[in-house]
Amino acid sequence: MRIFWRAFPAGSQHTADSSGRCAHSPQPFPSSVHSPTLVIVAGILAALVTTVLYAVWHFNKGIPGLRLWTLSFLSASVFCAILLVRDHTPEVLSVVLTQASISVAAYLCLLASRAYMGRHPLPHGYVVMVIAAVTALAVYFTVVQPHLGIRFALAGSVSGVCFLLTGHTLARGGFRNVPARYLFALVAGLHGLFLFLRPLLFRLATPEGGGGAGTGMVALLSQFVVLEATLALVMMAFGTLMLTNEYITSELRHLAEMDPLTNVFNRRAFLTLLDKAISSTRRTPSGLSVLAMDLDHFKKVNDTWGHKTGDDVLRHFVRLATGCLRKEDVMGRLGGEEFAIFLPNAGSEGTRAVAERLRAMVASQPVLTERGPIGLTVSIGATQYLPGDSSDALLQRADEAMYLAKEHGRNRVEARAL
Ligand SMILES: Nc1nc2c(ncn2[C@@H]2O[C@H](COP(=O)(O)OP(=O)(O)OP(=O)(O)O)[C@@H](O)[C@H]2O)c(=O)[nH]1
Repeated sequence: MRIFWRAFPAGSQHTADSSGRCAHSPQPFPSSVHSPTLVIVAGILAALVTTVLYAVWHFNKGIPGLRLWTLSFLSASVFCAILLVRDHTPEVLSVVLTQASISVAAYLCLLASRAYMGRHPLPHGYVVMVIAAVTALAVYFTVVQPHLGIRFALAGSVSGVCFLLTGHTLARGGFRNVPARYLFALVAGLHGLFLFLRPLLFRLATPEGGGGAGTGMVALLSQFVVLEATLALVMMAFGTLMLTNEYITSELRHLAEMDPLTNVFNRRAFLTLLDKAISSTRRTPSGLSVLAMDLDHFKKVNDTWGHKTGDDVLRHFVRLATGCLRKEDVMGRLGGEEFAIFLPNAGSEGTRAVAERLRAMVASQPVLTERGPIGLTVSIGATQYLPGDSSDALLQRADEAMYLAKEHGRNRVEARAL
């Protein structure tokens, strides 16, 4: 039983009887079952990951959760360092430091995952109280009523809950759908589960009378537990770096594809998506329609109310337009006050209906500003994909229909080849 404790939390000076109670023992443990090398490796890895994450965070402070993950790995490095020097540390201090550092590391990991997923932080006061209470209990079962089994269960309790919740937080919801999220969730969840199963495994492997094959099992299990913790650390480090990398990549893609003012696709991204939609409709003919839209007399809005109000009007229009669309419809800003939408599988009647609904909605919902409402109308040209059309030809036909709407008095929908 003392082997079991040797590999783990502070308190290596204790041995235990078969009930899990322990008595003081000054003898050293056999080096074959001690795993300092793995702890050193884990500590070095944690310190290296902390340094790398700190450097990444320093240059990318906007990545949600990265600062907290950096602090979590720092706390894990401290935990490894305390484990390594615990034979030279007063036992109570060692228990307090290991319990607190691993709980804080796991809690920071949970907070980081919540920040990454855009969820509210937790009430820190309560969590600190829980960590303090569990640490006090660990001290109680070390000094007042020594009991290795309970101490061992306590050692993994807070961190076990935190890692399970981390897995749950990262696996939930469709937000930030990157593969690294699921890798991290799986590793954190399995590690959390293992922290709860650990005491049970040791209980099953502990020989009633001590010694024999059971002692060998405990020794093996001890080393496996350190190995598992090291692997979990490495996998979570990979997970954090992958999340960081994927976050930066998706931000860059967003910047390259989206119009910063209105947050719809910019011209280049819209044309790329339209090309893809055309290829797909060529393979499986299903109908593809395009609307070209241009705000009426927008120059007057700018001239009368100023450019900033003009920007608000553009955002207002996009909000109304996107509210009229289905999930598969795609909207882009082609430039200035010109926008376009392509609608897969809308059919000619459906396309006319969407265009008319959009026109009527814009005309009936003025932009509300501090200086009063500003009336707005839009001219819309609608067309449909014809065999052999390129994206340029399709857009040009929609544009021609839109100019026809302007010529016919604006605030109207005109169609060509629809
Ligand atoms: N506020 C703002 N104005 C923009 C932006 N991009 C283009 N514009 C303005 O949009 C106006 C476009 O004016 P015109 O092309 O003359 O068209 P219009 O006044 O809408 O007239 P019609 O299209 O014929 O109805 C110009 O005044 C541009 O400066 C932008 O990002 N923000």
